[in-house]
Amino acid sequence: MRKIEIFDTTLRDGEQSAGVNLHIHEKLEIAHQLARYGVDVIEAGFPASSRGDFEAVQLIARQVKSCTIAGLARSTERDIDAVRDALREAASPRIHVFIATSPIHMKHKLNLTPEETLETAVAAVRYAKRFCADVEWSAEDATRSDWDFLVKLITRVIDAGATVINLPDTVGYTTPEEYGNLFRYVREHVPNIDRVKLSAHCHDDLGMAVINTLSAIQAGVSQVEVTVNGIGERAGNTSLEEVAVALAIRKDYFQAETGLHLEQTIRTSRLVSKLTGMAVPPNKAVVGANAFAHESGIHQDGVLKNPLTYEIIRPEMIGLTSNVMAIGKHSGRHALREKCKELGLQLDEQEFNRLFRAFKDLTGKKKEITDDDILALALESSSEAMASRYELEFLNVFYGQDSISTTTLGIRRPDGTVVREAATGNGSVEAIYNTIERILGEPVQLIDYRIQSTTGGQDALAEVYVKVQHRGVTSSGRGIDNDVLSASAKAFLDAINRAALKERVEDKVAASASPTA
Ligand SMILES: CC(=O)SCCNC(=O)CCNC(=O)[C@H](O)C(C)(C)COP(=O)(O)OP(=O)(O)OC[C@H]1O[C@@H](n2cnc3c(N)ncnc32)[C@H](O)[C@@H]1OP(=O)(O)O
Ligand SMILES: CC(C)C(=O)C(=O)O
Repeated sequence: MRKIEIFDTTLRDGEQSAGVNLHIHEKLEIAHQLARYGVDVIEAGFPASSRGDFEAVQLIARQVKSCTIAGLARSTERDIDAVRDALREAASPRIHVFIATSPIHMKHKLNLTPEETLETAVAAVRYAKRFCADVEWSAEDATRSDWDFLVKLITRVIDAGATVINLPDTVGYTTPEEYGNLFRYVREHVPNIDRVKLSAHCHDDLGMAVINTLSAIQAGVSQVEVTVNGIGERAGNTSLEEVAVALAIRKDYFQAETGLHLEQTIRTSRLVSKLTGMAVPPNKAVVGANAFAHESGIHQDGVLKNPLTYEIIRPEMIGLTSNVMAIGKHSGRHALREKCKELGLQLDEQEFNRLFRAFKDLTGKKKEITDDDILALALESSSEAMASRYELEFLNVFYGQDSISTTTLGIRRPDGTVVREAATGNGSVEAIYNTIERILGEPVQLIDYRIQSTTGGQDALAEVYVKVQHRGVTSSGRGIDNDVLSASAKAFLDAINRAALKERVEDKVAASASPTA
C-alpha cells in the first residue's frame, strides 16, 4: 500500500476564499485540529503577505510540533526571508517557493521570458536551501505550461536543492487523464526525478479537483495539496475529506492510503466551517448534512435491513454516531415505525395506520417533518381520541376588517352523519366556536385558549390548546394543523369529545355505584 502524504493548505490557499479572514487564534485552533486529524504538512500561511500572516505562521510553528509546517513565498529573497523567520521554531520547517511557468503568466503577469523565469526559480530554490533542508517548488499554472519547459525547470530546481515538486492546476483547467499524463511525462523525462516527492494541487473551477487529484495519485504522486471542505480561491481547492475517504473506501482500487485519523473528519469540517463562516452545502460528499441522510422509503427500508444496501461509508468512520433517517414525503412504513420506536410511541396496528395516513397528509402540507410533528400526530391518532368523536368535516371562514366574521362549518357526528351550520362572531375563532355550539344545540363555555407553533419556520404547525366546560364537565383539547383556524376548530371539538368521554365514564361509575332495584 503506497502512503499518500496530506499537505493541508486550508490556512493558506483555503483562506484565499473570498470573504474569509481568520484571526490568528482561529488559525491556531484549526492547526491543532489538523494535527489531531493527522495531516503530514500544514501550510500555515504566506508570511510576507502581512504581519498577521507572519505571526500566525510563527505561532503555529511554535506550538504544533507533530506536522511539518510550511510557509509560502514568491521567488524573491524578501519573501523567503519572511518564511525562514516565521518558521524558526518549527520542529520540521518547509519553505515553499513558487513561480508561474505558463506563457500567459510569464508574459502578462511576471513580465519575464522563459529563460528569466528559469533563472529566477533556480535562484529562489538555491536561496531557500541555505536556510532549510526541505524546500518545495511549485510551477504555478503548470497545467497550461509547456511540458518540455517544465521538464527543464524541474531538472534544474532539483539540482538546486528542491525536495518536493508540485505541479498545480492553478485555474482548474486540466482533466483527469491529462493531469495524470503530465506527471507520467515528468517522471519519464526528468533525469533526477527520483530525488524528490511529486505533489498535486488542484482547483475546482470545472468541478474536477478531486478526480484530478486522484488521477495524479494513480500517476505516482505521493503528496496531495488539499483543503478542509474544499475551500479556496474561486471555486475552491481539492477537498481533503473527499480524497481521504475515497482512498479509504476504494483501497482496493487506488492501492494507497493516508495516515489520517478519519474519525476526526466531521469535527475538522465543522470547525473550519464555523471559523471561516463558509457553510458546507447539505449535499456535499462526506461532510454535507445529507451525506448520511436517507429520505425515500425504499432506501430507508434497505438501510434498516442492512446499511450496506445504500451506505458505502459507515458514518462512524468519519466521526458521526449514526446515519439519519429523514422522515418526509418519500418515507414509508418501515421508517415511520422505526421513528415511533425511537420516540417511545407504542401504537397498535390501527393506530399506526392512522398515524401513517395523517403523516402522509402532513407531508403534502409541510416540507420538514420533525419529531414533534410525529408526536403530535400520534396523539391525535390514538384510539382513545378516536372513540366516538365529532370530527371537523369542512371549514370556511369569511373575515374582513370592517365586517362581521362568518363561519360555515360541517361536523361529522359519531354516527357518521354530517351536520352543516353557519354563525357569526366578533372574530374568526369566536365565529367558529359559535357555529359548533349551534350544531351541538347546547352551550360550550370556553375557559382558556392558547396557541403556539410546534416547530419553527414558515410552514410550522399551529398547535391550539383550549379548556371548555360542556354539560358541567371541564376538559381540555388540542388541535394541530398548519392553519391556525382549523387547529382552533379541532381543539374545540377535541375538548368536547373528551368532555363527552369523561361524562360517559362518570355516568358508568355512578351507575355501578347506585343500588339496583
Ligand atoms: C496561485 C496562488 O495562490 S499564489 C498565492 C496567492 N496569495 C497571495 O497573493 C497572498 C496575499 N497577497 C498579498 O497580500 C499581496 O499580493 C502581496 C503582499 C503578496 C504582494 O503585494 P504587492 O507587493 O502589493 O504586489 P501585488 O500583489 O499587487 O502584485 C504581485 C507582484 O508579485 C509578482 N509575483 C507574482 N508571483 C511571483 C512569484 N512567484 N515570484 C516573484 N514575483 C511574483 C507579480 O509579478 C507582481 O509584481 P510587480 O509588482 O512587479 O508587478
Ligand atoms: C502557489 C501554488 C501552490 C498555488 O496555490 C496554485 O498554483 O494554485
